[in-house]
Amino acid sequence: MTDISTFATSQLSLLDKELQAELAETQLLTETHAPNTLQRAGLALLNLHVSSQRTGLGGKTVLELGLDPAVGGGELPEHGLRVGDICAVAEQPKGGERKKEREGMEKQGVEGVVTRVHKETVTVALDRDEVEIPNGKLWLVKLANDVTWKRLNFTMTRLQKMQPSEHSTLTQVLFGQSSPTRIPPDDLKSELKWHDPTLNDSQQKAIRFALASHEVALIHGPPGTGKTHQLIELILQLLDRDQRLLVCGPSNISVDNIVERLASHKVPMVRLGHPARLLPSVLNHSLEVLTKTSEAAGIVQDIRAEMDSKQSSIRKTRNGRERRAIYGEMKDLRRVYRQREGRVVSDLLKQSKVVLSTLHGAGGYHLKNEGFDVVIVDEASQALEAQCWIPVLSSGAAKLVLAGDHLQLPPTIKSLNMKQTKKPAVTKADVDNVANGVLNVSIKDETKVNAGGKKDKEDDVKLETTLFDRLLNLHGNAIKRMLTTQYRMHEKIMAFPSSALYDNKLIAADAVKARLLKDLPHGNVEDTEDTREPLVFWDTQGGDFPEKVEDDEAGAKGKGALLAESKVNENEAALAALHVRNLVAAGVQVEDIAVVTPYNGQLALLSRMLKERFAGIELGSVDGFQGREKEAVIVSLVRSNAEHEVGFLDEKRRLNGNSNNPPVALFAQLSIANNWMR
Ligand SMILES: Nc1ncnc2c1ncn2[C@@H]1O[C@H](COP(=O)(O)OP(=O)(O)OP(=O)(O)O)[C@@H](O)[C@H]1O
Repeated sequence: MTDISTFATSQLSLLDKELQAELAETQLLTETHAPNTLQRAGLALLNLHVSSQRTGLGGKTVLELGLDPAVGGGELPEHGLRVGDICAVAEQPKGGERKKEREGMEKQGVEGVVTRVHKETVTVALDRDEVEIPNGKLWLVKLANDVTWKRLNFTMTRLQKMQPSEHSTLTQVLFGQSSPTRIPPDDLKSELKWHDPTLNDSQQKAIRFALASHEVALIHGPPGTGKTHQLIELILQLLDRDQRLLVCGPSNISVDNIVERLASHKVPMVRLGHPARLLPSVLNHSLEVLTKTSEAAGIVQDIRAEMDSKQSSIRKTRNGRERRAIYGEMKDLRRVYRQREGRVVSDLLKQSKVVLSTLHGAGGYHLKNEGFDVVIVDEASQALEAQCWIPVLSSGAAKLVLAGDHLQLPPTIKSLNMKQTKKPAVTKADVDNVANGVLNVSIKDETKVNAGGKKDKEDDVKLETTLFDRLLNLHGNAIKRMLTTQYRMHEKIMAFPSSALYDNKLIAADAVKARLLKDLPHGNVEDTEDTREPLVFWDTQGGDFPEKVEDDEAGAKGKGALLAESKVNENEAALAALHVRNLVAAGVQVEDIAVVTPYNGQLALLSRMLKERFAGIELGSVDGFQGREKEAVIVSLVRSNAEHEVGFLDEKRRLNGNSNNPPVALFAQLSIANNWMR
């Protein structure tokens, strides 16, 4: 049993450390470098002017910024600003101004969020309402993003301050103060009318279990086992039972994935979140778009048009007094606008049986007085526990369903000092066993192993322990169902993750279990020794393939980090390139091939060797290779030294057929070049 307030207090202090680590990383550069240097590092844009100014959701001022015509206009220089980044817009310091004055200027600037990035413009929604945009040249600089942390902080503080009488049954179960309500065995056998009759047995069992559970259900979905696929059925089944649902994921893409799949079922749903961050295919369900297009939206349209015309007249007026008068009128209009928009938004939400947002977005004011019966979180193993508490607390729901895979990498923690050990987590015996078809590797303790390779102590709060992990430790397998049929990999590729991580429980679906490159449906791939094998190990053992240390400029760029040390293995890269050449010569399409490696130094080297020659090839780091599916994946593991040191590869979950969310899919062939497992 965990004391809730103590837990929240520990989380708050860990979250603060993490925030400090992030701030240190991004602020270091901004505070110590000139604007020009920041622009070169991709963190700032100079010589901007306002090309348009309008009103966005919430009556916010939205600025579109492009290069000042005085400097020739045209395309923006290369930059690293992305939608969702927090930035400051300020009058640009003149060349001769000293650093101190520049800092002053930066502080006078107004903060906002990047909402759109085009070749020639960047659009920013400003945080402050009554703000005068200077007429001179502007610059935009990326700031450390502490918004996420503020919301996490708010949520954990709320949990910390709750009186025991305020704890719902769900909260008590989530902390082991009550046991989950027992499910009568018959409830797990009831016949259901399936919307999707093709669901496999483990998927049907997981859905029955989630429906019958009273407080909490974990759905464990290894890579490609149709976790999201079966969540759609679960949502439809819950709707049949007249339940109201809040469905969340850690990233926008994880949420959009569900919206896209639900759309064909004509479910009354609303997707929260800024439209600029959503997939175009889900925009019809976006709250902001609906507030403009739904029937009820008429009452805000007129006022929005009036505000827009005032916004543009501000830009044309040079006279200070006139400008101030317009700002005054805008203030009144904004107030009325917000009242009306609030009514439209609340009506739209009331009509929706399913509301979808990121975990973070579930803490917005829109959901303040909405009640939900069930919260569903997809990709739950990619989220910090504190993030999962945002929808749990804001929804007041009595039931929580988490879908995830605790045997894939957890979210990255910057403040965590990763420990390196000499003993590889995967041994030569593991690999030989896989090769020989003897699959008996046991990982009983896996759920307790954190990214540092240490065991969790009971009640020892760690940021990297996800809610999924903690609940599994707390209540055991009784609250979990596992999906076992995977639809991605040849069975020989599946054999390693299945034996090393999933207790040999994975089954390859008929459609994929014998898929080979030579049989790819779209191509004329020849039958060669490179295309008829699903899994190839390239043994680079010996003195010809030494690893080397190199400065990792690619990894450091744009992050404000000091140049980090990374590793390369040149001969291994040459071997990987040779394999790519052979595959392409046999007729495999370049777009169907990915080369991944855990080290940024090796990634940079592989890019130099392959990118131009094989345009369309996918190159990525193991951790960052998110959501990709490829027919052929080549993994270059780099490490090769007499001491058998493998650094951060000492983590089984890093070698699992995936990285972060969602997993890398290995369809027809996996080739691994390295010797470190020996
Ligand atoms: N019962 C089924 N019958 C046939 N195909 C299925 C079934 N369930 C899932 N699939 C297919 O398997 C693939 C993986 O499904 P999905 O993307 O839902 O898996 P996931 O486990 O959520 O994926 P990830 O590993 O990316 O988290 C999809 O192409 C899906 O259509």
